[in-house]
Amino acid sequence: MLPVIDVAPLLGDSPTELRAKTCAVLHSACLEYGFFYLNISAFVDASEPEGLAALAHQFFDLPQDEKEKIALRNQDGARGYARLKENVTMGKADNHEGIDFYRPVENPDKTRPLWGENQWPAVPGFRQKYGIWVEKMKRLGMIVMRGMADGLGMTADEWEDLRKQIDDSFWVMRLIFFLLVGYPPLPADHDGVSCGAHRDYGCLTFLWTDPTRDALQVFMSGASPAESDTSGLPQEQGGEQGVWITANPIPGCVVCNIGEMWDIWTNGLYRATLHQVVHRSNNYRIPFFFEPNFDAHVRPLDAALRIQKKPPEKKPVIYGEFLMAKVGGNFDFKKGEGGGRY
Ligand SMILES: O=C(O)CCC(=O)C(=O)O
Ligand SMILES: [Fe+2]
Repeated sequence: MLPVIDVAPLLGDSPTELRAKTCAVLHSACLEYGFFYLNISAFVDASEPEGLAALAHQFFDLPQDEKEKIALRNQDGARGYARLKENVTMGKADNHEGIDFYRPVENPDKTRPLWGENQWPAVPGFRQKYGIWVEKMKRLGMIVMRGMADGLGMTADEWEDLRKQIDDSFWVMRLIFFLLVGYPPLPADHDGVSCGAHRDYGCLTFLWTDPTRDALQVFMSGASPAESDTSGLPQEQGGEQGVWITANPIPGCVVCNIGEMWDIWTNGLYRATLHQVVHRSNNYRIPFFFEPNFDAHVRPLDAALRIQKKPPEKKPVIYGEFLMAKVGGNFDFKKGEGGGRY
């Protein structure tokens, strides 16, 4: 079971003992799992994301030609609506629909990768409510990043330098609707995996889902089956030993995981963890990706090097260049690992 961390002590500015404890727990969760539950009850009311799912339901319920009005192809291929089975993973059509939104850009140009405009459903209240969610998730991103900085023992100046790399996040919000019609129950092998094993690219992912269980699986490398709830899941990823554990939704919590930028910042101390999603039943999922600024120069942090007592090994990247290399050349960007999936 992944750790559950309450965000409440991080919300105030004062350096209390409880805050320090929370930062230490964040640090060990990132060292050990790269994944944790974040209880955000003190930050947002549970009715808010439930309202988002209801709006999503209104949109996905519309006739297909209505939904196609905001199709990916109208824009830069990344922003907008992907219809059912538009994507293919491991030779099987994905059984989900979705809408992707990215940070708006200055001088949008839909012929440039990722540089188009967001396309909002015409469902009343949709844009406003999701807009509020984006703002809240951006604030949450800064709050958690600040806590992680403290957990790493960063100085005020070091935090300031990191803050400047993330204060204009090139965020992404994805809305996923899995529809399970006429699918057989999932056999205990890889069949049915709807979003193949991958690591997230950026900084922090905050995943809200409806209460549907047994969808998200997280790979614990090195874990022996006795240590984990394996629920009959496949036990190998590539040649690496480990187990897939299931991260079921917990009321009041989002699932939070770190992306590959943290791998670079911490010089490999924190590792972005493999995860995948499996079809089980109809399901709304809203991952929010809190990412570095597009022009952020991401390089190993002194605080991490102090802990490791070793020189920097990870190659610095400009976040936007890294992102373009991953998704820019491939607008069918949800094809599993190596396929340019976000
Ligand atoms: O829906 C989920 O559980 C996670 C989706 C995901 O991993 C992703 O979009 O990167
Ligand atoms: Fe992911």
